[in-house]
Amino acid sequence: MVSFFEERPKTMAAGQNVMTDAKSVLNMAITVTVSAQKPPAPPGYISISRKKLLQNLEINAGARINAWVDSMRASSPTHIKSTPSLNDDQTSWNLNHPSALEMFDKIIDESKGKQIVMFLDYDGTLSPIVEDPDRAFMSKKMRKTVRKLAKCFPTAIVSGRCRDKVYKFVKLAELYYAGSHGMDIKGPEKRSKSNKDSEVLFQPASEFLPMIDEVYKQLVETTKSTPGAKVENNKFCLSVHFRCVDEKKWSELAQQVRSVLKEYPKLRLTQGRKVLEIRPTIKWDKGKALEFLLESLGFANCTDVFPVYIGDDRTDEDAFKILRDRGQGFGILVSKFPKETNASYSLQEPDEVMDFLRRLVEWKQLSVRAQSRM
Ligand SMILES: O=P(O)(O)OC[C@H]1O[C@H](O[C@H]2O[C@H](CO)[C@@H](O)[C@H](O)[C@H]2O)[C@H](O)[C@@H](O)[C@@H]1O
Repeated sequence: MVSFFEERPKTMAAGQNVMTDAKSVLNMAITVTVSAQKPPAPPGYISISRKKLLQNLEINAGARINAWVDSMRASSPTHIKSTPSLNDDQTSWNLNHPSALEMFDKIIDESKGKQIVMFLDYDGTLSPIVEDPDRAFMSKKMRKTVRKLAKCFPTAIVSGRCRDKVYKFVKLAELYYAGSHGMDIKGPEKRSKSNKDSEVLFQPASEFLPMIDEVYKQLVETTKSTPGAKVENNKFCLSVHFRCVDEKKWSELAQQVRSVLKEYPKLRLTQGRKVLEIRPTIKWDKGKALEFLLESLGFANCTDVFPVYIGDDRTDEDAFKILRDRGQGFGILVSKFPKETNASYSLQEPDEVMDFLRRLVEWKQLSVRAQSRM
């Protein structure tokens, strides 16, 4: 006899085995208890045969894969573009999320008397999205701009990539870096006469390292039959890229990923731009990293801080939401298409991000000069 719960029961009788499905992108957790004896099903529980249960699980797994693939399609810009209702809403979206460049003066007014702190996502924000994740280089002009920005305001890079990799792209030692979706935070390099040193500030998912390595190897092996699939090890999390996978093969890839993940209920799956992101189920994300960094910078309970977070991806929404909830600063979404977002403003692409950052630098330099003349 088998009891089939929608949710994990609060208590479990001795002698029962528990099979827990990994929480998916759609948050459909299924827990099944299998008991040794065959007592009648308690009131409120559905009693079904083991065969029926396995069939149900297969149907659920199938439904879940379909849901993953629908979500993979929905997150692809070409599909967003061709959604008529979203096209119709472009104008109202622009009204609700105006261009940060057009609203520059208003933004500066709002920040008056407050310390601006800058948080920048990397891929799609500082560098254009390209097919090969290893070639997502940042332009020299952008690097120069970010270097100047960091001289004016405390600046952090918050990325889904592992910290070392994003540092290799950005190459600026004076910044804070939060890699692996904020699970690996390090401060700027301090230069002494004899050496360069910087402190790792926080790594909340260290215990997951062996598991992540194990899953990385399994994913590489399992997905190698899908042309174009690429698994990236981001130290505390993993990315399975499907940008170069034929859309007809997305379902196959989703099944391969699921077949690995179902053995690891402590890992969860989220989605980015043509990428499935696998990370620990700990309550830590880019939003928490932003709060941690503000605290480390001494702005824990300050009302005179003005954090600005610029990002293009779903994972940046956690940071946008924190800023909205705190009622401090704001988020800027980098997107050409209307998207549901907690950001207040928008910019269309990395070039516009660079223009916005340059204007911030110019404004700061002018105000410093003006103050020194007083
Ligand atoms: O938080 P981010 O800095 O935006 O990192 C998120 C993921 O970005 C990278 O993937 C994305 O950019 C690639 C290069 O342009 C592109 O090929 C891919 O389709 C995008 O999803 C990075 O490779 C991932 O590891 C990050 O998690």
